[in-house]
Amino acid sequence: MSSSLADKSVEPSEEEDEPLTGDEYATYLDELGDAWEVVDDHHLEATYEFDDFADALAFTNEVGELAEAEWHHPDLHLSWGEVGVEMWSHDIGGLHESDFVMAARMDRIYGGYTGE
Ligand SMILES: C[C@H](O)[C@H](O)[C@H]1CNC2=NC(N)=NC(=O)C2=N1
Repeated sequence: MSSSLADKSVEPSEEEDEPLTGDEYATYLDELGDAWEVVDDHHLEATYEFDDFADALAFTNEVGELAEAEWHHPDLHLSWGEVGVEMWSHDIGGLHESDFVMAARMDRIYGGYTGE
């Protein structure tokens, strides 16, 4: 998990952008933590584990603040001890570099809960 992807700016997709293909997103995916997978060549999916609900909620709130700041939003599913994340670019119906940057930023936030 390199820090370089998380240091990139979140440049939103443009309507005319084509979703990334498997060959195009492979190197981005390699830079993400093991929790991430691409589903149906359409979206990134991860489940982050926590000790309790309070930490899962705090992580959810931090990711929410990131999403609002970058104006690029994941789907979040908050449960006791877990947060499920789905990330894709709705306006192009698939994956864009910005989704992988957001995922890398989420990995960096998660590191604050695991001490990594
Ligand atoms: C209306 C609003 O600007 C759009 O929905 C923005 C906001 N957040 C977004 N988030 C994501 N993941 N994809 C988008 O296309 C997107 N577009």
